[in-house]
Amino acid sequence: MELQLALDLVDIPQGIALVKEVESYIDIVEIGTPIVINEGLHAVKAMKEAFPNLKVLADLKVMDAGGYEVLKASEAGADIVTILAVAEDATIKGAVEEAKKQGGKKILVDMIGVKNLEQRAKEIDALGVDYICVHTGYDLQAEGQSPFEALQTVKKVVKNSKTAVAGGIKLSTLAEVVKAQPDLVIVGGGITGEDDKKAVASQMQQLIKQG
Ligand SMILES: O=C(CO)[C@H](O)[C@H](O)COP(=O)(O)O
Repeated sequence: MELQLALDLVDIPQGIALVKEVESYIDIVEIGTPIVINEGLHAVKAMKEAFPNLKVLADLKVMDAGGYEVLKASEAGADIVTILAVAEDATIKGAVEEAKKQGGKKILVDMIGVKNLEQRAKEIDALGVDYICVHTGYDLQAEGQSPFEALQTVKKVVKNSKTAVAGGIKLSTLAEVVKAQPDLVIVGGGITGEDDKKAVASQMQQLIKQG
């Protein structure tokens, strides 16, 4: 099980400073969608240059032109690129093909907004993607929702891809997440919003290692 730090509400220098604090406790650093919107793929490039030993995920939430957008993110140094599950199968297939061409880049499919989770997870699992991620976005977190039940649903049907979970995970809820045995746990505000980021990330890593 791996830990991914999601950076969303920072600029490039703030993001780099934040990762410096928790570098030894995380496996993947995510350049979140708001950063990509604000700063472009330069943010991915800057993060990879600053931390060549960390995997960098570009949270592009691709909806069309899968191959082209994976190509561009790969050129900027991304190791993993996100595609939306609600995109056409052709978009997801194009992304998977390009990721392979780019020498082992990975595709994470974000299930945000999917209504029939079980059926779409089975379909996406057959498309050769690397990760299937259940995700409760900010707008549904604000309504009190969490991704924990969705994780169990997807875990039951996914046979080939790794599973990932995101959306409001905190130190206090991590044990419940770990019990469901996802391959990747994605945490944003649960680390970036804490005063002692290093201590929280360290405790998270410990829980994940024990799991
Ligand atoms: O992709 C995202 C929002 O669309 C976030 O990066 C993801 O939800 C993790 O952040 P948090 O733990 O703060 O919810």
